[in-house]
Amino acid sequence: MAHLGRWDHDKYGDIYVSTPNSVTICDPADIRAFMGNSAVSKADYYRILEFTEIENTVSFRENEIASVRHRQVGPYFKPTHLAKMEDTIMDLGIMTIKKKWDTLISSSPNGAAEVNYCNDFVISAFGIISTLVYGKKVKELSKSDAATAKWIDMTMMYLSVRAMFLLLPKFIVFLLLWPWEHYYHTLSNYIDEAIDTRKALIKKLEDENRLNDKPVDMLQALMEAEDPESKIRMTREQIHGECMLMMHAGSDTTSHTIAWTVHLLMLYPEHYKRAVAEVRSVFAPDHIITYKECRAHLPFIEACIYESLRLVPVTGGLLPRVVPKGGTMIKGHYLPEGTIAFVNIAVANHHKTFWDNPHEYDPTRFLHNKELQHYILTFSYGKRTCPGRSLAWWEMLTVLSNILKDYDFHMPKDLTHLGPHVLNKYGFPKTMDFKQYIAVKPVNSERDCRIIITRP
Ligand code: HEM
Repeated sequence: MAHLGRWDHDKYGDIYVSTPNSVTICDPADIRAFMGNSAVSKADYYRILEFTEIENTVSFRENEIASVRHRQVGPYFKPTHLAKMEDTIMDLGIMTIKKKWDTLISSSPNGAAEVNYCNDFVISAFGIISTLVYGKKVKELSKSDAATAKWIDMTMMYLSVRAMFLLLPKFIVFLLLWPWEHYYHTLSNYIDEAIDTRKALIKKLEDENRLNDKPVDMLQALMEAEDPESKIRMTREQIHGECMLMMHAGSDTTSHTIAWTVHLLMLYPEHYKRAVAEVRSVFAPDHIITYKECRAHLPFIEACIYESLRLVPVTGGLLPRVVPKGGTMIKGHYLPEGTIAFVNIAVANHHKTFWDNPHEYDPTRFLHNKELQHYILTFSYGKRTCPGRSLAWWEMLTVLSNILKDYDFHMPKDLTHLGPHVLNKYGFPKTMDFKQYIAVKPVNSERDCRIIITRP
């Protein structure tokens, strides 16, 4: 959520009062103990993620109700179900990127092309999730790749700005948001249409006794999702809300993690070389590496992603939770029931009691100790952990491993303010500046996320 005060830890320590009724907690051990308590609930701040004023998976404050939704949608996020959507994930993910990059290289006189990898990852991740959610490609919403990237950015911006001003009177919020309003409404209307079209299709298949031909995607999953315990299904409004949520929760988070990984590999050439050597030693050029193959053969590339999830957690704001009945003790301080505890993921992922050289990008730490993977808090922890993490991993691994295999990357010569020799205050390569709108993303992606690609 908010990233204000993210680094106050340096000044105030592992637990500090943020406002009269709230504290921020930063020690990973405290966070795991606190979030692991199933009575801890989400704070009212999450209302801002209710797109149509209807609660959804992320905004439920009560864990009991959230559990029903997790049981309804959970099975559809399992790798076994995702495997049925593999064609869409691969076509709109790595294949879309490869097609674009190969065309650019083959039409270039010197076999080199400059691309903006951040935009390309955003478009492909959005392409995947929107196709899974709408049941059809969404690219037609804008005329060019740059326009699609802008359109996605604008809808995210709408939500973040709306979030900041939600407590103001409605007409003021409307005035503040009108520049972004139509981006958001295009998306919302598109979802309404998609639900109607899908309902009509299912009716037709039913009439023709061909229900086996029904599509396998997120929209279908949400329409069919049923809690095995209560047998409750979602209403149309709830399905709409979940579709909006999936688009936002599952798009920028995944694409920006891949972008941060490429950026970090450019800043740490020794890790870049090792990742490239690993993938090229196992797979032939232009073989499309599947998710299963990535998991079986590419431990270093996997470690590179874990390390960027740790070092630059895309969701690294403060997650607001409510202290349950009876209160709780943290670091010898008693927090009474109802206190808001902001969970500081970014600081926990850098905490020196747990991570050696926390400010260094060092994927090898996960090769030496696999257990460490479970201590990264970027997908959250406890009952309300991210249900979309397997889908995210599917996209991140297949995109990253295939591009590292099939293209050589070179930083553009004019990108002199970033590079292995431009150091931050900790003595490690300085990363590009970032801002946080839902995900942590570059402030100046048009300038900083350019890269020259060639074929090896
Ligand atoms: C690298 C990619 C991703 C990261 C780092 C990430 C991270 C997170 C985090 C930290 C939360 C907890 C938020 C909070 O409590 O305030 C969360 C929740 C959630 N995420 Fe993800 N996520 C990613 C990808 C996805 C994808 C691909 C989807 C689905 C398409 C998804 C769907 C959700 C949903 C529905 C929740 C709400 C769970 C609940 O509150 O019970 N996420 N995610």
